[in-house]
Amino acid sequence: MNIAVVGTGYVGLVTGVGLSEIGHNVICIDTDEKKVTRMKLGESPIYEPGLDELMTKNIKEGRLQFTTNHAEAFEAAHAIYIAVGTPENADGTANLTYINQVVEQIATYVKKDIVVVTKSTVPVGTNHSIKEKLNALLPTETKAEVVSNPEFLREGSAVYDIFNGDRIVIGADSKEAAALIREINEPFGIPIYETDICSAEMIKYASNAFLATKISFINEIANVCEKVGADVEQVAVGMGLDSRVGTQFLKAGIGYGGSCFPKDTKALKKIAENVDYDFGLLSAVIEFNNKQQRKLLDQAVADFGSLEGKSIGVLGLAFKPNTDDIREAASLTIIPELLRMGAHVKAYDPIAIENMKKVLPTEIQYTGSAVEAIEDTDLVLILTEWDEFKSLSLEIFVKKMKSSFIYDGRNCFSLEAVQEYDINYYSIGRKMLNKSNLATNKN
Ligand SMILES: NC(=O)c1ccc[n+]([C@@H]2O[C@H](COP(=O)([O-])OP(=O)(O)OC[C@H]3O[C@@H](n4cnc5c(N)ncnc54)[C@H](O)[C@@H]3O)[C@@H](O)[C@H]2O)c1
Ligand SMILES: O=c1ccn([C@@H]2O[C@H](COP(=O)(O)OP(=O)(O)O[C@H]3O[C@H](CO)[C@@H](O)[C@H](O)[C@H]3O)[C@@H](O)[C@H]2O)c(=O)[nH]1
Repeated sequence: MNIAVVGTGYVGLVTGVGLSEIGHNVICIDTDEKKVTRMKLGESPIYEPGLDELMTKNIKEGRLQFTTNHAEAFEAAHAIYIAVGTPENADGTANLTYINQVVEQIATYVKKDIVVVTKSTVPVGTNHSIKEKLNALLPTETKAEVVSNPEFLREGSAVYDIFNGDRIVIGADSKEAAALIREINEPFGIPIYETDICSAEMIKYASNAFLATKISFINEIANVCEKVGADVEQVAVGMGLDSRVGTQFLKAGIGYGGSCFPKDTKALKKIAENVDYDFGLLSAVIEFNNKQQRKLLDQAVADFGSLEGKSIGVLGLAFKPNTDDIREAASLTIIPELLRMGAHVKAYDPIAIENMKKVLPTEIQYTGSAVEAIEDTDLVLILTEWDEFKSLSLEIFVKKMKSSFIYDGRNCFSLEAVQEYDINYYSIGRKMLNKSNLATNKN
C-alpha cells in the first residue's frame, strides 16, 4: 500500500518507519526543511532508541522517503495519515491550527478518492468536521473518508511500542475505509479494535486521563505514606499483586510530565465543559499534579529555610528517561523557582541538555557528567530516573558534595543502600533518612 504521513514528530516519524518496516511504501512529509534533509540521510531529528537504524534500513530498501512537497507525497497515496501536533491553547483546549492546515493541503493537492487517517490526538467530533470540510472543498466527483486511528506509543520506547502495542483502534463510519486501514495494520500482528469515530477519539483521551489519574492516585497515597510511616514502594507492589489493579503506572514520584498527559487531561476537561459537564475528578488530578511537581522544592525549603546562595545539583532534565523531551517536565517547574530563590544551579542530563539550553541558555551551569553536577553542592535534586543515576555509587555523593542532602523525586535508591552512608535522603512516600546535620558539620 502507498501511504503518506504528514508530520514527522514522535508519532509521524515512528509511524512512517513502522509502516515501511511491515512492507508499505511510505512517504513522510514535513514543512521543516532542516528536519527533512537530516531524515533523508537516515538521521532521526528526535532521540528515540532504535529509530535511526530502522530508518536507514527502510530508506535503503526503497520503502521510506521524505519530502517537504505535499503534492508529490499525496499523488500515489492510498491513505494519508495526519500526525501533526495538537498543542494546548491558553485555555486548555486543543489547538487545531496544524490539523486545519493539513486539511487545506489535502483539499488542494488530492485529485482522487482518498482515506484520511487521523493519528493526532483530537477532540471528539474533530474527524467528523475534517470529513465535512474535505468533502466540501474537494471536487464533487472526489470523495474523502476519515478514520480515527489514535496513537498510544510512549516516548523513549516508541519503536518497541509501534510493533508491540496492546491494541490498534480503528474508528470509522465507512466499512470500506475501516477495511483498508485494517489491511494496512494487520502485518503488525497487534489486536485491532474497531469502533465508531467519536468513540475512537474518546478512547485516546480516556486512556491518557486514566493513566494520569492512576499516577496521581499513587502519589497521593505516597504523600499519606510519608505521614503515617508506610512505604509507598511496598504498598505499590502489594496493590499491583491484585490483577484488577495491575502493576503498571504505580510508580510514585514528582508527578507526570511530557507532551501528552498534561495537555490531554486539560483538553478532556474542556471537552466535558463544552457539553456542560464538570469533570471534577480530572480537575483534581490536574491540580494535584501541579503541586506534586513542586514536592522536592517544598521539602528543601522546609529543611533549609532559605535556598538563597545554596549550590544545587540537578540530575535529570527530561520528563522521563530515554528521551530528550523536556515538555512539561518537572525540571521546568523546579529550576526557574530555584533561580528565583537565589540558588546557584548546576544541571546534568544524559541527552536533554541541548533542549533545556533553548529555555535557559545561561542561567544555569550545565555539566558534562553527573559527578560534575553534584560536586561541591549543598543539595542534589534527582528529577529523572535515568539508569545512569540509579547506578551511581552513593559514596560519590558523600565524597563530592559539600553536604550530603539528596532529594530524590524518582526513588532511584533503596533505603537499605542509602542507610549505609552518611546521607540525608528524602524520597517520595518513604521514610526520610536524617543522619545528621551534615550541612553545618561540613561548612
Ligand atoms: N509524542 C507522543 O508521544 C505522542 C503519542 C501519542 C499521540 N500523540 C499525538 O500525536 C500528535 C503529534 O504529536 P508529536 O509529539 O509527534 O508532534 P510534534 O510536534 O513532535 O511533531 C509534529 C510535526 O508536524 C510538522 N508539521 C506541522 N504542520 C505540518 C504540515 N502542514 N505539513 C507537514 N508537516 C507539518 C511539524 O514540523 C513537526 O515536525 C499530537 O496530536 C499528539 O498529541 C503524541
Ligand atoms: O508509574 C508511573 C508512570 C509514569 N509516570 C510519569 O508519567 C509521565 C508520562 O510517562 P509515560 O506514559 O511513560 O510517557 P509518554 O511518552 O508521555 O506516554 C504517554 O502519553 C502518550 C501520548 O499520548 C501515550 O501515547 C502513551 O500511551 C502514554 O503512556 C512521565 O513524566 C513519567 O515520569 C509516573 O510518574 N509514574
